[in-house]
Amino acid sequence: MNTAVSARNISHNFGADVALDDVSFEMKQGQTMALLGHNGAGKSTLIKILLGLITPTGGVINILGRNIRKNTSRSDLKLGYLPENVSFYDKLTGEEILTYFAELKGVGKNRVCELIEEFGLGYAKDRALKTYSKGMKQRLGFAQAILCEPELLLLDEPTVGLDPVASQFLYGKIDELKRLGCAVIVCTHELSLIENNIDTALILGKGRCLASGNLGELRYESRLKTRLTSPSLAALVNDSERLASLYTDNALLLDSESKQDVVQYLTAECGLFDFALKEPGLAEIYHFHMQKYSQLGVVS
Ligand SMILES: Nc1ncnc2c1ncn2[C@@H]1O[C@H](COP(=O)(O)OP(=O)(O)OP(=O)(O)O)[C@@H](O)[C@H]1O
Repeated sequence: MNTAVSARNISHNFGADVALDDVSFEMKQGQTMALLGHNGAGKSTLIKILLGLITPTGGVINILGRNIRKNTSRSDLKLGYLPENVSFYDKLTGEEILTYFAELKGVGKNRVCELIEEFGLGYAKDRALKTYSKGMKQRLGFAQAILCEPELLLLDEPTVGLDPVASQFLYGKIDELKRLGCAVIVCTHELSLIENNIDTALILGKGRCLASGNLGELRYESRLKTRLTSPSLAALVNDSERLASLYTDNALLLDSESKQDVVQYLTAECGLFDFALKEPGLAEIYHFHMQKYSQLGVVS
């Protein structure tokens, strides 16, 4: 797969305030990257830089093979963007809004009709936006973002206000776009929801990159442990010093080096097959980094 976005040493200051400090990442076409961080970490600033709304103070960006410099036109790039707070002119109807954006982007009316139906808004297409619920506005905003069948899609909190079924539908649409080669950057605080829908994550803390990579890399780098639990574990632990040394909180805590050995010991030596392994999730990894850096005084 080709590189969709390459960002090297991106920095940005607002006056004396540092919003981004030497952030680098790369993503391929067809990949989804979660952009994570506390409030004020620099996520929206990074998205605005990618959209060309802000020129970074320093660094080099390449999007879909184009080196993006100050004043580079992005009009030939197929970018889709869903802002955090979808806000359109609320006296227009849903259909009028999508038609307006379709005309701006040179997209035909049939695509508007197709998306309205696909997003379950057909019944409300002639109603003014001010009568839409938050979730309906969010669906309309997402339809607007993918009107042009984007090659790079930037989504700021896409599932806020959506019910679980609508969130699943949205990630289903993202999967369809990915299969067509679209690269997707999702900025979110809903970590458990996004965990199964991403290829990589970039975690920012006060403008700096705290960690990046796929889930396996993030797990390895954090050194967080896998939890092994079983109803029969307590009895086994009583008879084994080795297991006792790993036992905390009704579980064996295993690092990546010892995991395989311990599992083999349990199955081969102890005849234990009734156990569950729980790898550290994205939320745990995120909190680990936030805690680590708050201790160092980087994140307040
Ligand atoms: N237009 C601006 N002028 C001055 N400072 C700004 C501006 N926009 C953002 N900042 C500052 O830059 C830093 C990063 O802000 P940004 O909005 O990128 O964070 P964020 O990670 O998107 O936060 P949130 O999760 O709260 O939306 C913050 O310290 C913020 O106060």
